Parts: sequence; C-alpha cells; structure tokens
Amino acid sequence: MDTRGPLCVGIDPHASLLASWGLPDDVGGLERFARTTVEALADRVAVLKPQSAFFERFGSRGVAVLERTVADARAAGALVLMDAKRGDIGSTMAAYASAYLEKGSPLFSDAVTLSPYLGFGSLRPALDAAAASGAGVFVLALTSNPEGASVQRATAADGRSLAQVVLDHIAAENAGAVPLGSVGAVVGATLGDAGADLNVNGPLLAPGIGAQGATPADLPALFGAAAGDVVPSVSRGILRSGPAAAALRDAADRFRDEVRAAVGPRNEEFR
Ligand SMILES: O=C(O)c1cc(=O)[nH]c(=O)n1[C@@H]1O[C@H](COP(=O)(O)O)[C@@H](O)[C@H]1O
Repeated sequence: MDTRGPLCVGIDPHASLLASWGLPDDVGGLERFARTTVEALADRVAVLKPQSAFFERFGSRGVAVLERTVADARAAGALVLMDAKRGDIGSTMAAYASAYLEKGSPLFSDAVTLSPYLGFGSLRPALDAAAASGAGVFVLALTSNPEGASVQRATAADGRSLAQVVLDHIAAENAGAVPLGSVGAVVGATLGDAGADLNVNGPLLAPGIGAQGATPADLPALFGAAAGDVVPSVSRGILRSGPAAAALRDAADRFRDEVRAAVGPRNEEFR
C-alpha cells in the first residue's frame, strides 16, 4: 500500500458484468474477464481480491481459472486476497488453511477472508498456517450488509458486542507487531458509525465502496485515527468501467486518489 496506494480491487465476475463486457456467461467468458482484469490492474493496485463464489459457479473449470488468476496476479506484483469467507470447526479449518495458506497449494494466496462466527478459536489452524507462510487473514468483524448487525452487534455475556469480541481477539493476535500484524479485520465502509474500538494493530479491509453506496469520503469519519490502516475495497464500482484496460486503470486510479485525498498518510502516532 505504501508503494502502490491504498486500494483493493475485487474481481467479482457477476453474470451481469460478463454481459456488459460482451462476454458469454460461461467459463470462457469468466476466463477472459479475469485475465483482462489482472492484465489491466495487477501491476498497479496493491491488492486484488478474487471472489471465489463467482469462479465456483462454473465448477472445477471455474476453480482452474481462479488458480490461474491468483498466480498471474501475484506474478505481476499484486497481493492476492482470496475472498472465500471460510469458517468451520478447527479440524476442517485446517484443511481450508492448507488450501489457501500453505505454500505450494494451487490456491495459495497472500491472505484469505475468514468468518469467526464458529468461535474465534476455531480459526487457529488458519492463523498458524498464515504465520508459517508469511501470509495473512482478514476476519469478518462488522460486515457491510445491513443484515450483519443482527448478529455482529448482539451483546456477548460480558457486555461487549460480538464484533468487539472479534476485534479484541484480532488485536491480541497482532500485539507488538510492527508496523502492523497480519491478522486483518473486515469493517464495511457502509456502516456510518463503527460503534466499536477498531484499534487492532492490523489492516482494516473496508468493502462497500461503490456499488453498495459508500465513498472514500466516508472513511475518515468511520475509521478515525485508524483510517491510515484501511484497505478500501471496490469491485463493481471499478469493474463496470471495463472491458477496456485503460478505463479499468483510470477507474482504479481515481478511487486510489480519492482515498489518498480523504485519508491522508498513515498515522504512526495512532499506534
Ligand atoms: O469480505 C469481503 O470482501 C466482504 C465483506 C463485507 O462485509 N462486505 C462485502 O461486500 N464483501 C465482499 O466485497 C465485495 C463487494 O463488491 P462490490 O459491492 O461490487 O464492491 C463482494 O465480493 C463481497 O462479497
């Protein structure tokens, strides 16, 4: 992010986007879409976030496209955050960890999104695998969708919100790490008010900018002193500019510049 600027671009090949790019809704269209996005953006944006669901939709051939997408994006210098939102009992979590976070696995990524709602401790195999590989994870804390609040803002036995429990676990994982730990939190840019302590000493992925209505200008009020640690994420808001590579690049540059203008430099004092 220091080198390339604060932006994550999601690779979300919705059927409607394939259509608007003039591509068929099949694995060939998926392959062209992903390749075009990677060729346009992987040498300039900090993070690319393929949304696994849109690849899984096409079965094993879609997953093969996902493998190539990850490899090509990493080869071009982008960090790849696999958006798979995995969460399961610990013994199954170990298999997910080996799929996404073990070097040499076909889907090895720089980080993966995880759901902590089977209990934060169930994520341990993924936290350990990430640490062993020099990779990271992003744990859902406060999601961008309106339904999330009914679970995430519920009150735990000790009076904290469930989201705060998750955020406190993340902060404990990252304690003492400089400049930031490798356990990130997902906090939707759409929330308006976090109502939680976001000081987790890790990166804060903020999806919801663009199609879900949030803008870079919303980030300072939501994140306060943590705004410099935010990785804002945009999928449809940029992908809709395609398929021309120049238009995709312009859209990404525009979002990156808007984020920079809104957020300013990273606040080292904050931590
Ligand atoms: O983990 C995520 O990336 C995520 C978390 C969240 O709280 N909200 C959210 O929208 N996302 C993902 O971010 C992307 C948002 O896409 P756009 O709304 O098109 O920018 C989708 O792939 C979502 O699955």
